[in-house]
Order: sequence, then C-alpha cells, then structure tokens
Amino acid sequence: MYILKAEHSFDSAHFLANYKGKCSNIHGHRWRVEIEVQSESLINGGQLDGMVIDFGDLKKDVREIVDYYDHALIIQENTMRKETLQCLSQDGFRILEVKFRPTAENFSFFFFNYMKEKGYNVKRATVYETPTNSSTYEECEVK
Ligand SMILES: Nc1nc2c(c(=O)[nH]1)N=C([C@H](O)[C@H](O)COP(=O)(O)OP(=O)(O)OP(=O)(O)O)CN2
Ligand SMILES: [Zn+2]
Repeated sequence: MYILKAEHSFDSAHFLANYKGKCSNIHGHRWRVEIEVQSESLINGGQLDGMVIDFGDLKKDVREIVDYYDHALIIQENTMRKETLQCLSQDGFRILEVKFRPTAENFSFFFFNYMKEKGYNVKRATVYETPTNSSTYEECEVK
C-alpha cells in the first residue's frame, strides 16, 4: 500500500462554547492539517508513471480548503449573540460559522470527508491544534 501525505496550515481564532477553562476565551492557533491518501497500485505510463497522484494536484486541493479557514474567527453556529456577530462583521472581521464545535477532532473529521467527497481515497486526516496536540480521523474497514 502506498500512502502519500500533503500538509498545509491555517492561522485562525476560535473558542469553545460551554467549556469551563481558558479555551472558552477567543484565542488563536496555527492549525496544521495533514491529509494522507492511499493506493495499492501506481499509474503505469505517461506523465504520471510511477505515481499514485501528482503531489502538485493533491497539494492544490489541500491548500484550497485549508486556506479557506485562514485568518478568520471560527465560530460554532448559535454560540455568539447575533448582535455581536453583526458588529464584528460590520467592522470588517472575517467570521466563519461552522456547524460543529471547532475542536481538533471535528476538524479532522471535516477535512477527511471533504477530501473523500473530492474523490480521494483518504487514509486519514490529522489536525494539529498545537505542536503537541492533534486529532486523527480514519475509517476502519468493515469486515
Ligand atoms: N480533545 C480536545 N481537547 C481540547 C481541544 C480539542 O480540540 N480537542 N481544544 C482545546 C482548546 O482549543 C485549547 O486551545 C487547547 O488547549 P491546550 O492543550 O491547553 O493548549 P495550550 O497550548 O494552550 O496548552 P498549554 O500547555 O497550557 O500551553 C482544549 N482541549
Ligand atoms: Zn483552541
């Protein structure tokens, strides 16, 4: 089995609603996203001979989705007053509302499924919230 990995990072702020502790405050992370795709075979012939996929293509797709989350305040839906959100938006801040609690776990699940829906045979997606804390999502084979 061949496993290829592409990684990219985004710098953004978030907070965890209904969390007792410092992470309930708005704070930032450099989130590092690693996507691994797998294949049992290689392409035979042509420009892609000996490859699973061109790294350039994989990297482009990883960057595209990861860059979308860069330099934003990521907020779980319905966890901030509408008036506050409106003021922040009106003042030009980039707010991204997500349907999930913005944890490393939920982001790893989200990026895994995004790449899967793009057609990749995704092995696993790992999201580092800090250099030492990460979550990996992968699907177990059903026997
Ligand atoms: N299982 C998870 N636990 C926590 C998550 C998460 O996504 N999944 N997220 C947080 C917070 O976002 C927090 O920013 C991370 O906290 P922490 O590990 O404390 O990170 P620090 O770098 O600030 O740690 P220090 O050791 O205090 O410097 C919390 N938990
Ligand atoms: Zn955090």
